[in-house]
Amino acid sequence: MDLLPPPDLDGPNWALFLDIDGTLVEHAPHPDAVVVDADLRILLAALQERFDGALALVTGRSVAAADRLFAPLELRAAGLYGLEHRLEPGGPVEPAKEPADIAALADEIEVEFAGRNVHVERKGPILAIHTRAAPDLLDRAIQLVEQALTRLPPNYRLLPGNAGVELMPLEAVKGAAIRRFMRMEDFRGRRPVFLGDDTSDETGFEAINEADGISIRVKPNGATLAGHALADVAATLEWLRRQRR
Ligand SMILES: O=P(O)(O)OC[C@H]1O[C@H](O[C@H]2O[C@H](CO)[C@@H](O)[C@H](O)[C@H]2O)[C@H](O)[C@@H](O)[C@@H]1O
Ligand SMILES: [Mg+2]
Repeated sequence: MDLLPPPDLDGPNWALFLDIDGTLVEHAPHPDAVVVDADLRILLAALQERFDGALALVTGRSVAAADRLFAPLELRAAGLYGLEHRLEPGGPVEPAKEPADIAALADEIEVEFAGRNVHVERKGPILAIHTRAAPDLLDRAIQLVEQALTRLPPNYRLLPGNAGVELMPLEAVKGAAIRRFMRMEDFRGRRPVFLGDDTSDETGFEAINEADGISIRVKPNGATLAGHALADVAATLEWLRRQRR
């Protein structure tokens, strides 16, 4: 079934949750190659004001990595799929616990892919293997991560993502992060809206649907729990600009 675009958000009583990569910014061959322009920073600052502060990034990146993208903004954020949080704009970041030492696994995987355009991103308790610049190596990356999983505590899982694969603790779940924000004073009583583009965003859509909110999948390419869709990053930014009023 083709999903319709989301309606415009009338009135102030909304809480906005935003994924970053593939939603607010186009994908790039390397995580550090993503470009954020001044217009996007201005848009996010305006949306934060428009929704009385009830806005948060909900991302697989660390909060520090999100901050680097959007500096000088320090938005409310759930980083590492909800393992770390900044609950107040400009406030301190609650760090993630590190349930396992994955440095040795990261070293081994890096050696295997040395010189082959695969990026191993170390994110504390999460390890991401990016094969966007070497798509033919995705299967091998998944194989290595499956093997690595057998050497980790049982609370680790594998998440196939957008041109890569990640190894992460089970409690790294975007839906839980959204529910946590929705219990905070600035968010409580509002209708939540979440925009995301990837499998890891599906638990976010679930949380939004439970709360009678608006769930929006960007660039849908298969089954999704989202109730609405936007074609791509450009359509997403255009829709967000309209909500600034
Ligand atoms: O939850 P998100 O905000 O969408 O973050 C998901 C992951 O995004 C980044 O990786 C992805 O984007 C990169 C830049 O476009 C791309 O090179 C890579 O192939 C994508 O997987 C980020 O590096 C990860 O840490 C996030 O988990
Ligand atoms: Mg994304």
